[in-house]
Amino acid sequence: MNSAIIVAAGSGKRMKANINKQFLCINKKEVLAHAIEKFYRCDEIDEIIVCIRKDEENMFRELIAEKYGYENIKIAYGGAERQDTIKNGLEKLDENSEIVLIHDGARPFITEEIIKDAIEKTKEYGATVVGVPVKDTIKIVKDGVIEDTPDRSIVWAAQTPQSFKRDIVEKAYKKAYEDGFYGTDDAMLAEKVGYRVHMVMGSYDNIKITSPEDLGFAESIEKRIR
Ligand SMILES: Nc1ccn([C@@H]2O[C@H](COP(=O)(O)OP(=O)(O)OP(=O)(O)O)[C@@H](O)[C@H]2O)c(=O)n1
Ligand SMILES: C[C@](O)(CO)[C@H](O)COP(=O)(O)O
Repeated sequence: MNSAIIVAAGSGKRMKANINKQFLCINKKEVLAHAIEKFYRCDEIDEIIVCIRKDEENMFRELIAEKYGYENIKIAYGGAERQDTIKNGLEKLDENSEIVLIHDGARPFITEEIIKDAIEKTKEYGATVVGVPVKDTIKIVKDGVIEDTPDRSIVWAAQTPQSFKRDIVEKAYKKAYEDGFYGTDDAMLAEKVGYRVHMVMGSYDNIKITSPEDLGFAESIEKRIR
């Protein structure tokens, strides 16, 4: 059984909007609805858990779940950090869940093809991250001064979904909480306990809606791919 945990319990501070960014629209459809749709339609996904803020549960049910007819979606509540939210989502997994895909609700343009590729490679390797090779030259900067320029040919930008065999993600999360470790993505937790995490080719369209200008980019991506 394959489960998707879609996290949408952030506060969207960088978006500076008067509602949580997941409920903002990209060409008349909410960011979160775009994201959920891709997993809901995928015949290889058996369970969807959406993590939302408790005070946004009614808004989620009315504006997303009921409006688009997404049935059998489980809800988990958000935590203080993204990682805490995912911990709550993991606790809701079905007992038969074997592969767990963790996806940002703020990434509306994941595709069914990439989801299926991630599932296949996770079955083979145990832990995978969707991402893309960076196009810019990356600088390591301290106090405004470049300290290093990593070899671009080995630098990738991590996206989501980040997918794991269930025992791997559960062990990685358990260890992170024992150590008081917080990572900026899920793979870091698995890397820290020694798992080899494989990259899966993502898409440059799979952007995260983070700041106001992203909405404009998103509208043009949506028009191009719809
Ligand atoms: N406590 C949190 C923090 C983040 N997220 C989710 O993690 C994803 C990536 O996080 P980010 O883009 O940083 O979202 P926010 O934390 O909402 O944004 P900001 O940092 O600007 O407040 C988003 O789908 C967000 O809803 C979450 O579920 N719970
Ligand atoms: C998980 C992630 O989307 C991979 O790029 C990213 O690390 C989330 O980071 P944020 O600080 O919550 O934006």
